[in-house]
Amino acid sequence: METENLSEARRTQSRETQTDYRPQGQVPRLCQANLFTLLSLWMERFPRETSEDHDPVVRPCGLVVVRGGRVRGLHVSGPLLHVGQEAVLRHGGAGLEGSQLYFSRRPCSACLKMVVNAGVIQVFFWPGDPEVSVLSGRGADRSPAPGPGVGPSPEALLDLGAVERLRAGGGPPVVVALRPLAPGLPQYVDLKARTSDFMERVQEDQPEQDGDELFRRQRRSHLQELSRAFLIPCEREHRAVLELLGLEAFCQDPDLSTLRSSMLQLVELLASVSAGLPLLHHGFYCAASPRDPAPPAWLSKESPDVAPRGPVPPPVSQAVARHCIIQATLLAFRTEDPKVGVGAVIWAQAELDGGDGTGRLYLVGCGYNAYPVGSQYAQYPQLDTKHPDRGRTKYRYIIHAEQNALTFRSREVCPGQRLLLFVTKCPCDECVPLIRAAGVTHVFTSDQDAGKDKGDISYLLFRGPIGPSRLTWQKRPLL
Ligand SMILES: O=c1ccn([C@H]2C[C@H](O)[C@@H](COP(=O)(O)OP(=O)(O)OP(=O)(O)O)O2)c(=O)[nH]1
Repeated sequence: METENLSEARRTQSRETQTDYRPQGQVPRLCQANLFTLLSLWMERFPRETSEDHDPVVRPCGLVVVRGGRVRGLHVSGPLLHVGQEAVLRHGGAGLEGSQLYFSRRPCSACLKMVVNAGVIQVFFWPGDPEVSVLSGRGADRSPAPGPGVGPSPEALLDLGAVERLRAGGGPPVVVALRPLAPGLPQYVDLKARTSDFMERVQEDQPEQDGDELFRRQRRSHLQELSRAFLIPCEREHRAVLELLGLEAFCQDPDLSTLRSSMLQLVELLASVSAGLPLLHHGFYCAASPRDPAPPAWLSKESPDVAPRGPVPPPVSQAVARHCIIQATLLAFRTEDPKVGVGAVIWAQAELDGGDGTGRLYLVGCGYNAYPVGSQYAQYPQLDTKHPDRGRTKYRYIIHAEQNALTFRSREVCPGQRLLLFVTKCPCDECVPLIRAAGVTHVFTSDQDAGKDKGDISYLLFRGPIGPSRLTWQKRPLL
């Protein structure tokens, strides 16, 4: 019965994703809680660059630190540290005080005691298998109900008890944050991922390839992989896990079905976004792209501080670059621009590996395009270049994704460190000087609009001598 429900949900979803969905009016947005939850799940999937021995009972875990509604940290557990320990180490008590944490699993006691002690005000978690797994102790048949010999390991039971005591001890609420998605959002995300500049480039370079079919195949395989990590296929088994986590309120229908369908929807959304960047023959490369427009005449004289042209080794692997641009893509779904979402994430590269799952990288800031902080809905013009009255267009009011990422950065960068910007749309002429002055050394982006001058917004400078190395999404160059 359960499997039938799930397969029916999937069939319905894949039918929906095949329709010619077109958004009407204002585009649907991700709410904050779902964005942070998605980022935490995605952080758990941060590519592992080294093979590590890991304890089969302790599962990798992603974490998003939020303060004042802004992302202050993106973390994942690593070979040395659990993710909560990592956050306390990086932000310190003062940095975590008053913040909200979004974990991709219910944190173990080692994490929880440290973050509670640091003064966080809320801990949100994904209601699947917790960080100290209650499922990995089961036999190969993954028997549904806990029973002699097939229940959680003694380690997991001890941890469950300790977490319950910490939860009951008067600290911050430790709760589930999922919200139903805005109507039309799954279809909108699917459409955006399938028709993104990244997918367009793949189709342009491989015209023999059926783009829709490639997208569907990719989506299916990402969905399988993500479902294995984050969902519990058997309803009975999920109920048993929720009971063990003290989430009895979710154990009866309709709450259980609602919870399970919200979880499935978010995982599907992640699968769609992920399918929009197939690494198969593409990646982020410095090599000049055939679509590169010639720089404007007044920029064509090379200045002495121009970064070297031509192929230079990228500072991170393609898998990591793809991971970070997907973070930016998720942020873009919270845009306040009625038409186009842009997301930006800035990571710095330290000299030494910090012992967590992101290795030498640490988050500096992230953002999406939106009206100035504190503005009311429709307070400012929302029209685009197609409107003849320039006084009624949005361009003088919207803060760009890169501008928000730089304004609300959570860390300063040590001089000499690499600063990597991942942005879903080619930076415009208003942002390029800012990016350069902020010391960004590498920009990973798409070619969307590169070389265009649309009047109130133009994209001419990015291809000129801006300083940072430009890595755009293109076919792997032949070496
Ligand atoms: O570096 C950039 C460039 C643009 N934007 C945002 C600002 C604005 O919200 C939107 C502008 O998008 P676009 O250039 O596509 O203009 P449009 O008028 O919305 O669309 P069209 O391409 O139809 O002219 O993108 C950024 O966040 N960062």
